[in-house]
Amino acid sequence: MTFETLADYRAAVARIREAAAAYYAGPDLAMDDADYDALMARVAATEDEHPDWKVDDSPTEVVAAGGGVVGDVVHSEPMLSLDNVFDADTLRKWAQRLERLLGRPAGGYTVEPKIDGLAIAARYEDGRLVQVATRGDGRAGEDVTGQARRAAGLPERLAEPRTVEVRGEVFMTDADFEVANAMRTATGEPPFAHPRSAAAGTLRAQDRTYDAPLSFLAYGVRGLGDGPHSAAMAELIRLGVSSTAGMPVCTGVDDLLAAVEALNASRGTLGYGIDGAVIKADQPADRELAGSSSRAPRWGIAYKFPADTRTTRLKAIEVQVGRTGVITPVAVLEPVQISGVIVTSATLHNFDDLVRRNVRPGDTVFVRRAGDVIPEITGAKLDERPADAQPFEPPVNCPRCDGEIDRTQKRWRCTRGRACGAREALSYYAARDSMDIEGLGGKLLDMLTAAGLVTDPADLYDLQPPTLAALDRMGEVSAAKLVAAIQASKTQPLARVLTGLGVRMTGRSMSRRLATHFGTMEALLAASVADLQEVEGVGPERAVTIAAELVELQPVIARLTSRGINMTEPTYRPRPAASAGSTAAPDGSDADPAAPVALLPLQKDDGTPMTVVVTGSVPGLTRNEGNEAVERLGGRSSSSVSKKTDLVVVGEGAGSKAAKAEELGVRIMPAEEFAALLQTAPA
Ligand SMILES: NC(=O)c1ccc[n+]([C@@H]2O[C@H](COP(=O)([O-])OP(=O)(O)OC[C@H]3O[C@@H](n4cnc5c(N)ncnc54)[C@H](O)[C@@H]3O)[C@@H](O)[C@H]2O)c1
Ligand SMILES: [Zn+2]
Repeated sequence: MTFETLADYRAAVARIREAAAAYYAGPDLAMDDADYDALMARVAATEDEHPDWKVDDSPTEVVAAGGGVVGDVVHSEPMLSLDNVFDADTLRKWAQRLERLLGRPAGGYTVEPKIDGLAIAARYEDGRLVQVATRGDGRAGEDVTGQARRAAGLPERLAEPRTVEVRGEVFMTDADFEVANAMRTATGEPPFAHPRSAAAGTLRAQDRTYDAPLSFLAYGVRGLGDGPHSAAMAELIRLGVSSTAGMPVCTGVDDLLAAVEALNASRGTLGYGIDGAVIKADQPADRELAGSSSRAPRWGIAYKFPADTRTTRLKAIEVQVGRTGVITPVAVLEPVQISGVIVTSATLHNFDDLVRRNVRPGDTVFVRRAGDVIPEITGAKLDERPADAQPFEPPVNCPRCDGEIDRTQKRWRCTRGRACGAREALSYYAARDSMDIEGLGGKLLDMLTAAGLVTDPADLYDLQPPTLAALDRMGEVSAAKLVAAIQASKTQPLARVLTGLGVRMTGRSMSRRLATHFGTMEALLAASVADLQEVEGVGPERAVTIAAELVELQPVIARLTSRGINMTEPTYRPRPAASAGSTAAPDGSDADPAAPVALLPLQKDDGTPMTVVVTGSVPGLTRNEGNEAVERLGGRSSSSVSKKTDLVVVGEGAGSKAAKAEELGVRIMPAEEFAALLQTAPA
C-alpha cells in the first residue's frame, strides 16, 4: 500500500498536485476520482510510515491538495476540505474519536448528500445577493457572481432582508447536463465530458454565448444565530434558498450508518450525482469544541461511496438491432470496475447522441453507472484523443436484413420492424439447443415468413398439415411429420423455452439457471431486479437487461402459454430446502449437495419467505424500494396485514396497519431497525 522509496513518494505527490490543478482549473481531468482517491490514500499511508519524508504543504494537509485557483475574494472564514472514510468501521472510529474529544456523546449528527459539484460562498446583504466566490485555496476564491446568479436554488433576493453568508454546492443535474451539451454543441464548442466538469466549466466561464443551467444546494450558513445546523438549514428554506433541510438527524452511530446506507441506496434516483454522504455534528457547541485542522474540520467527515464514474477506453462501437427493429449503437469497453461491478459495454442511446457527445472509437471515455442503471457514456476525454481517431460511421442500411432505415425519430428503426428479426428469432427458437424442432430448417423458415404464415414462435403451433403441404416441395407426409414435431416441442422444459426466446445476456446455461431457480415462467416474470441477482452469475447489469427483455417478451410468452407450451421446469426444487446441487450448479460444477444454505434475515427456519408488510416510510426508501428490500432480505412483501403476516415494518406516518398488527399480535419492527438490517443484506 505504501510507497517504498522516497522518489516514488515524491513522484506521487507531484502527480496529485498536477491532477488537482487540472481538476480545479477547468473541465479537463488528469485521472478519474477513484484513481485520485487511491493515490491520495497511498501518499497518506506513506507519510504515516515515514513522517520524515513528508513534503512541505503536502496535498494531504492543504485544502484542495493545493490545486485550488486562488482569487481575490477573501473568505470570512476558511472554506475547508473534508476528511474521508470509505467504510462503516472507520466511520465508527471517527465518531468515537470525536466523542472522546468532546468528552460526551455528540448532540446529534446530520447526514447530507455529498453533491459532486463546486463549493461556493454567497453573500447576501439586506436580503440581496451581492457576491459569490469559489473556494479557491480555502482562504480566497474567485468571483463568480455573474454566472452563479443563474443557479436555481440561489435566489437573487431572500424572503426577508437578512445579511447572511450561505455556503453550498453549485452543480448540474443530469437533465441539465443534456441541455447544456446541446447548447454547447449548437455553438460549435466541444461537449462537456460529465456533469461535474460541466458545472465547473459553466460557473467559471467568463463570456459565453449561451446560458447553461446550474443548480445550487446550501449545506452551511453564517449569520442565522447559533442554533443547530439542521434548524439553520430549515430556516434557509424559509428564506427561499434550497438547502439540505429535511435530511435525517441521527443520535447513535448505528442510526448514522443506516442513514448513510439509505442515501447510498437512493443514489441513481436523485437526478444528480453524489459521491458520498457528509456527516456533521449538528450542535454548534460540539463543532466549536472539536475545532478544525488547517485542512478539514474535526466535527464533520465525508463517507465516500464507490465511484460511479470511471474512465476507460472505448474499443469499438457496435450496432445492435432489437427485436422490434430498433437500431442502437452499443459501446464496447475495455473492462472497468465501477462500484463493484465489471462493466464491458454501455449504451449510447442513439446515433445523434453519438455525434452530440463527440465520442469516437479509441477515445478514453467517462462511463457512469448510477445505482442499477445500465452504464452510460457521458463524454470523451478530448485531450487524450488519438490522432487517428475517426468519427463513427452509422450504418446506411439495416445491419441485420439490409433493409431501409427509418431515421425520422431519434431512435432509428429498420422499416421492416418486427419482421426484420422474425426469421432469425424463429430459427433460434427451433434450434437443437432450444426447442429442438426437427425439420424446421432455414429454407422452410424463409418460405413460412415470406408467405406471412409465421411471424413469431407462437404462430408455429397454429400450422396445419394442409397449409404446409401447399408450400413448395413439401409433401403431405413431411407436412404431417413437421406438425407433429412442432406439437411435440410443447413439453420441452422451461429452460429450453427461455433459451429459444433468446433473452439478451443469457445463453443455454444461464437459461437453465434461471429456470431452475424460479421454477415457472410466472415466477420468473414476477421476479424483481433484486430477485434476479440471487441467481448465480447474474450481476446488476445482467439483471436489468433480463428484466427489460422479459417485459418486452411478455406478449409472445402469453401467446405461447395460450397454445399450451409447458412453462415449468422439472429440475426446480423450492429453495433453499432443496439440495444445493440442483440450484447452484446446473452445469454440474462442484457444489456440495449437503452444504447448509445460509438463511437470509427474512427467511423462516425452513427457508420459506416471511410475509412482510411495510407501512409508513422507511428512511431513504420509496415504497417500491421498501418492498424490493423485503425481497432482497428473503421475505415476500404484502400490502395487507392478516394473521398470516409474519412481520410488520412500521415507519413514520404508519396508520391502521400498525394498529391491526398490534391487535393481531404480529411481530413489529421499527423502520430504523429494518434499514439497519438492509445493510447486512447481499447487494
Ligand atoms: N480526478 C481528479 O483528478 C481529482 C483531483 C482533485 C480532486 N478530485 C476529487 O475531489 C475530492 C477532494 O476534493 P475536495 O477537497 O474538493 O473535496 P472534499 O472531498 O475535501 O470535500 C469538501 C467539499 O465537498 C463538497 N460538498 C458536497 N456536499 C457537501 C455537504 N453536504 N457538506 C459539505 N461539503 C460538501 C464541497 O464542495 C466541499 O468543498 C477527491 O476525493 C476527488 O474525488 C479529483
Ligand atoms: Zn432489418
